[in-house]
Amino acid sequence: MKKIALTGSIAMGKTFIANIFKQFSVAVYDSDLAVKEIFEQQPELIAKLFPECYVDGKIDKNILSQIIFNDPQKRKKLESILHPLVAKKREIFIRREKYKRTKILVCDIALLFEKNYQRYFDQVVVASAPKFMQNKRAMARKFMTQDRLSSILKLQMPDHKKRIKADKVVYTGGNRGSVYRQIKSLLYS
Ligand SMILES: CC(C)(COP(=O)(O)OP(=O)(O)OC[C@H]1O[C@@H](n2cnc3c(N)ncnc32)[C@H](O)[C@@H]1O)[C@@H](O)C(=O)NCCC(=O)NCCS
Ligand SMILES: Nc1ncnc2c1ncn2[C@@H]1O[C@H](COP(=O)(O)OP(=O)(O)OP(=O)(O)O)[C@@H](O)[C@H]1O
Repeated sequence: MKKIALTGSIAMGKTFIANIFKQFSVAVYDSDLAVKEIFEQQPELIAKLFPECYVDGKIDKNILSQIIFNDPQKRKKLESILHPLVAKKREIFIRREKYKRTKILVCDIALLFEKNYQRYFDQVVVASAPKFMQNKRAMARKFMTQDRLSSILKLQMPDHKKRIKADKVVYTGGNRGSVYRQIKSLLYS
């Protein structure tokens, strides 16, 4: 079974690429989605640590972002709880796909290089786009500000370094057709 890791900085198009992989019937694991599932299924886990984020029985991600992107100790605390749970879910996904005799799978992991997870994969694909497009796409998000974006970018390995470490770079600066063709060639050539 070939295991592909998909990574890239904020708003570089990882989810966009993952959705195209799905169109080719490739099994995809999404780490950000795993975090969201943990928030929904075990909100008390986060509420215990960050009670100010627990609003109407739910975790308010905007409040949590304000905290963790401004306080390194709190971010590390949150990561120390979430990352092992996300890794466990990923292992279960990979084991299940292996059992199903899946030939190829993709794991979308935003912090792949930052956490040194690349060694678990056969190929690393990096999503990349020009900086101005990344900025435009990130700024279109709800609650995003230039300050929050620069705090997030400071925590992530710069795009040019990720591209050097990649086995393959998929450029999302073009239209959907361009990304589709890149994925098709990655899968079939
Ligand atoms: C801060 C949270 C609540 C924001 O959730 P929200 O749905 O609004 O945004 P989303 O998850 O899409 O993240 C926005 C961007 O920030 C990046 N980001 C999130 N957490 C981190 C982090 N700890 N370090 C660096 N970048 C991060 C994401 O990769 C993405 O590019 C959420 O990202 C979170 O709980 N982060 C901590 C867990 C984590 O490290 N997740 C990243 C991969 S498992
Ligand atoms: N080639 C493209 N053509 C049109 N829109 C695109 C393209 N690539 C990405 N986008 C859009 O850019 C935005 C950011 O992309 P996406 O959400 O896939 O990034 P991401 O890397 O998963 O972000 P994050 O790091 O925050 O999880 C989305 O609205 C997506 O639809």
